[in-house]
Amino acid sequence: MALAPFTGAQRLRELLKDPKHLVVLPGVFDGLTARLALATGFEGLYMTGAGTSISTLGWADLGIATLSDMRSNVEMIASLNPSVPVIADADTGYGGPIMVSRTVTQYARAGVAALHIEDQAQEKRCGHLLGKVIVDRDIYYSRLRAAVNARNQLKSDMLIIARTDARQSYGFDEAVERLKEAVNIGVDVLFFEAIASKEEARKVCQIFGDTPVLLNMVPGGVTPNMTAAEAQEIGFRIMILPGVCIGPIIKSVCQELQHVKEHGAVSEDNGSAGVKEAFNLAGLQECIALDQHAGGKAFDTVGK
Ligand SMILES: C[C@](O)(C(=O)O)[C@H](CC(=O)O)C(=O)O
Repeated sequence: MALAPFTGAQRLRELLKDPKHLVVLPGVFDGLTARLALATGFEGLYMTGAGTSISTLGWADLGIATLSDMRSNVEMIASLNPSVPVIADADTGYGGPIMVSRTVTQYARAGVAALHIEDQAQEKRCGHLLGKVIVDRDIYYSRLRAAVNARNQLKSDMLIIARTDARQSYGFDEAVERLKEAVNIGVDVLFFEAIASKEEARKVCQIFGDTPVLLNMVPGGVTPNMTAAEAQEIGFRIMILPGVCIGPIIKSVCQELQHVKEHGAVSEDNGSAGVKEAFNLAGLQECIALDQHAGGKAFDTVGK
């Protein structure tokens, strides 16, 4: 008898059961980057809000992306392989407790395995930029309570991740206090944004012991670079790399566009074996098989 497939949330819960295991998640923001990360065989994906804002709206991560922008992007990404967990950025939750509750409900229905909610003001920005405005503890806790209540009411397996950005304005101890209360409220994972040193990283993991702590590795950000092996040794349980796709894409596409502008043709080393390669990455063979299995003839001439 075939086993029922795991949902992404169940799979993430399984992965987190092993206290020695670090779940490494590349940041993706569209169908192409999600397909590339899935083809590489990562255990899960991270849908970056910064990447979503830039790629779907063309604007920086400044609180411009709405709940519907984020939900529709993550719904598409999570649908590509529903048993691969997707952790998604849910920014501030997009409003007070009522909106947070809607966010959690919509993300759960979209197939998200876990989401994170932070304590920045609605006019938020990347956690590694200066000048962040942080809401009072009570407002933050009401967001988290609304998130946990909504998830419980849905009887969903989705995990709630509490992110605090308080380190920059109020210091290490305030950020720790906020995460301690988050644990009391019932969140599943902790996200201490913009950890400033490896010593701080070690302290956070020691303080929270059994509750999994997530590490956010932003290229050029406030947190010193750590490899997966180092992060695991320090005690992190999840590591997200939001910039892993967007950086190389910007660099290589810029170079190629410049080449075309100068030479009037794509470079010899364009990196593409043709359009078929891209279509195969995005499920061409699966679609042909599905069509033929149903007796369809639409793809007889497409070839393998
Ligand atoms: C994790 C993050 O929220 C994201 O949107 O991916 C960002 C990352 C970034 O801006 O590069 C953040 O750390 O605030």
